[in-house]
Amino acid sequence: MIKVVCAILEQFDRVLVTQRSERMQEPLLWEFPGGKLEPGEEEEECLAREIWEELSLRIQPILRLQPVIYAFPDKDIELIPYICTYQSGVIQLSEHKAYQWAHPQDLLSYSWCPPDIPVAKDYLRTKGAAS
Ligand SMILES: Nc1nc2c([nH]c(=O)n2[C@H]2C[C@H](O)[C@@H](COP(=O)(O)OP(=O)(O)OP(=O)(O)O)O2)c(=O)[nH]1
Repeated sequence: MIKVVCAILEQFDRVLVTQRSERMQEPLLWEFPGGKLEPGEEEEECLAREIWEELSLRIQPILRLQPVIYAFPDKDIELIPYICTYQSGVIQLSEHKAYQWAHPQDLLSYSWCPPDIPVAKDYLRTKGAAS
């Protein structure tokens, strides 16, 4: 099982979503940015590293949501989401094709990597319960 940690980065009532590039696995699908946990790495540490490497942003993980296990044809992944807040930096894409700051009400209309769909739904449920 490959553990992948992803950031639901909130700023000004919007959420950052990123589009995978043609060269990546799952090309052109939308995801919450993040990446694979390295041996010995804490989840929050991995997330901060990946978001820095991929987007040049400093973020703070705040709340771990329910992980999602998904079987791709060639691999099983556990996608571990964290709601995060922005700390500093200006987005510079180093791997992705595009990004958008999505309104929560538009989240379900993206062409997501399949494991992200339950993540987006759980996030919306969590926010609904909080407001
Ligand atoms: N980062 C990320 N990956 C996701 C999400 N949903 C999803 O199915 N995936 C899949 C895509 C990839 O097959 C895998 C993560 O690989 P990755 O390529 O983004 O991670 P990485 O940068 O650490 O990998 P690598 O290029 O160093 O091998 O998980 C998501 O929301 N965020």
